[in-house]
Amino acid sequence: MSAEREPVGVIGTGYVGLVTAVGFAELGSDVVCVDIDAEKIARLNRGEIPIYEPGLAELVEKNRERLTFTTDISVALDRARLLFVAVGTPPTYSGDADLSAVHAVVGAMPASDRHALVMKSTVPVGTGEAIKRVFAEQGKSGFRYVSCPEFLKEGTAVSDFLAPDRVVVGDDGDWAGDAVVELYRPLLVPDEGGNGPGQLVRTDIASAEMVKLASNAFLATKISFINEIANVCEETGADVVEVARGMGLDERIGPKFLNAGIGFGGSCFPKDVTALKQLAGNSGYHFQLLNSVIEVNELQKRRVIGKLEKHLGTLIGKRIALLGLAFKPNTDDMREASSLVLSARLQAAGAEVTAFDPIASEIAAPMLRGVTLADDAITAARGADAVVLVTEWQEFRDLDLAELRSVMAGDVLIDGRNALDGDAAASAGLRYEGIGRRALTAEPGRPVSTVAGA
Ligand SMILES: NC(=O)C1=CN([C@@H]2O[C@H](COP(=O)(O)OP(=O)(O)OC[C@H]3O[C@@H](n4cnc5c(N)ncnc54)[C@H](O)[C@@H]3O)[C@@H](O)[C@H]2O)C=CC1
Ligand SMILES: O=C(O)[C@H]1O[C@H](OP(=O)(O)OP(=O)(O)OC[C@H]2O[C@@H](n3ccc(=O)[nH]c3=O)[C@H](O)[C@@H]2O)[C@H](O)[C@@H](O)[C@@H]1O
Repeated sequence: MSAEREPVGVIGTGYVGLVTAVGFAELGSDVVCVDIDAEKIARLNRGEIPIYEPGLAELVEKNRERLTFTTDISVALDRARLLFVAVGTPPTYSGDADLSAVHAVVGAMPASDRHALVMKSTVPVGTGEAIKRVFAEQGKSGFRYVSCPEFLKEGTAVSDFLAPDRVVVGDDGDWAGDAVVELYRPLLVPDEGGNGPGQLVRTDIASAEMVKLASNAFLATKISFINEIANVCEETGADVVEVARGMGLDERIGPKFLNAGIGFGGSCFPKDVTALKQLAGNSGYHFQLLNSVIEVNELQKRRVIGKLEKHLGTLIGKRIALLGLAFKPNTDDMREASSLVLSARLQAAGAEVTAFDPIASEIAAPMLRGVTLADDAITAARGADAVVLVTEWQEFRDLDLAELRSVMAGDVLIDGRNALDGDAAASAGLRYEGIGRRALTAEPGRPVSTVAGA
């Protein structure tokens, strides 16, 4: 299989770059991975994987022979026609995407009729057309351009890549778009000639760019929506978990991304929602809805403070333990994690903060000034007046709640992800409060499940 597969170049070996490279290697392509970070390339050449992502290290090891890691772009240009771009596009102070890394890659391309840039990085709509204009101005109009946005999620990145819901290819209908479709062929639905589950969406470049931004903005909107419903549930006695279950059974709504919590984080939702809002604004359209999505998310991260004050009174001198720091489980990514806002707000309110994360503690440490990091959940909770579940790692779901209660000074447990069993917590003597759910507390003589209010 490997002999017939198109070789691939991948520029940028972060999350998306590494997973893309390993995914194509798994499908049988030889892949040249290029990064300007020499230290990262040296680590990859030593067999070290610079990010925590389940399944990735095993797949890199398995496909070692097909993967080349280098800082030299000419190796990729020599061996591959298709150069997948997976460099970062972080937000700028204006909210626009910072395209400097993309521009650096474009500038490094030679005049060629044999190559194509395939954009995996998330970029504003219009970027592809702008790059094509740059190529034309530089006498490189033979260089082809394809938009091929990536939809993987951190924590399940490898399986998302290898079993995509859809593959979006935006191009000018030339050889490059055809070649990208052929690379993905094994992942496409059978009537597209392959075996995988993915639908192919082949379209123009601007529409492909917009599919990516609109998808992230829609998912973020769904989360902010359910978070607002949760907040109303708290005022009215409804339980948002039951509400989400009831809503999600409607096929038009669907059950996913209806988990209320303490706000969305990560490297993409906050950045891409803001970038789309900014893109709309730059084009003269005021995207009202996205302003609310962003604002609701900011407020949601802070609502935990109010819950803690309701139970503890002033937070001055109180000890609060945070379980989980990463923006979601199964990743060590701290970008825009709710824990960063929460720990800063708690300290500003006078609380002492301890924290534990199974994987992200080391990366988080420099970002969490004043926070005491513990080696495990129970040590973090020792002597705490309240514990807040911030990231729903499986090991926190499996915690012995009686043991947790026994080491705490107080009895308040705020479940920021609705991941724990409230009845079990109350039975263990904890005052349990989730997001958008009735608070539970074990009072003598009353069955826990019928107790409301705290
Ligand atoms: N992280 C995620 O889950 C997803 C990210 N995306 C998008 O993919 C893009 C990449 O995201 P991540 O992988 O998270 O970024 P990252 O920040 O983890 O990695 C980017 C890599 O590009 C390298 N780089 C920067 N400039 C370069 C250059 N001129 N030449 C070669 N390498 C260069 C950096 O050294 C770094 O290793 C972003 O646009 C992001 O929005 C899309 C879907 C999922
Ligand atoms: O463009 C990107 O980078 C990626 O962004 C998200 O993926 P990711 O950020 O890895 O993680 P998600 O699982 O989407 O979670 C994002 C945030 O939303 C929160 N979330 C998610 C789902 C939910 O129901 N409730 C909720 O609060 C999570 O806790 C997390 O903080 C998208 O899901 C991917 O499709 C997309 O490719």
